[in-house]
Amino acid sequence: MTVLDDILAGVREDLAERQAQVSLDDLKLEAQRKPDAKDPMPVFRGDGIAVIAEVKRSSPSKGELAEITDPAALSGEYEAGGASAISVLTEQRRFNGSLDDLRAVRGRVDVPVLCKDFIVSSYQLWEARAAGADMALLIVAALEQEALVSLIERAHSIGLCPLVEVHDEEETRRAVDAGAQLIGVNNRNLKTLEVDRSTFARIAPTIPSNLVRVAESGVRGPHDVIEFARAGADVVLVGETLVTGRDPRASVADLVAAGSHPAIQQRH
Ligand SMILES: O=P(O)(O)OC[C@@H](O)[C@@H](O)c1c[nH]c2ccccc12
Repeated sequence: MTVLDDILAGVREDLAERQAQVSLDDLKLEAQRKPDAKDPMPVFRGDGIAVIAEVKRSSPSKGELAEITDPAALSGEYEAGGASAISVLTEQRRFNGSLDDLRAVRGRVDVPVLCKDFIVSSYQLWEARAAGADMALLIVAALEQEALVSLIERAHSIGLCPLVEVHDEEETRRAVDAGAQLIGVNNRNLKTLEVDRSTFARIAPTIPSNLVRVAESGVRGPHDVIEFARAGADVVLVGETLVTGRDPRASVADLVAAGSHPAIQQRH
């Protein structure tokens, strides 16, 4: 059993409990009362490398990274530093997150908010929208092709922008076939948790150039942003470096500054 399988088993158990408590109809009503979702794509396609800053307390590979008693305050710092979107890890067992964290962040920032979880059911997409998310992560390695196609369609119909995560060439083909517009290449293999920063550069050329490419995981600082930009990234997604650093606002600002350097060739 891989780490991913183990995480997914826990996610399914927790999901079944929530489904027993709140009906899909109630969730839909709650989602429909929310203001419309914000579309991150124009900013992602714009000048410079956009930064998605992540609220991440723990990870299966490193255990606790940061206490983060006030996720809203942290997200406010990220936004003030120039983050184009905020990612909130909502998985409970391994990442110590929650949809309450996402609601708190939504209440604080104006930029789009990504629900970062292991989504296996459209119920979770409705939960994300009901909590105020604008984007939702879909991990190709966690989904059969049919489920991937239908979750991408459902996300769009709910108003959520799906970030479709891949890790190798085959998953990338599946993501493109399924109609993904925003593809995240995770430099961390979710089956082994190993980070290999060359993953993005290997996979990026196989993503059609009209799609938006996100480099995920392992960004240590401005130098890595420049490297990923050179390899074709439009967006970087950063967690650990920001939550473990001393000044999240300044750290984001440094990454944003690196990503808007004129030496970086813009693709769009
Ligand atoms: O903390 P890092 O190395 O900066 O990585 C952030 C993000 O890419 C990572 O949290 C992540 C990417 N894809 C995921 C899927 C599930 C959980 C977590 C992730």
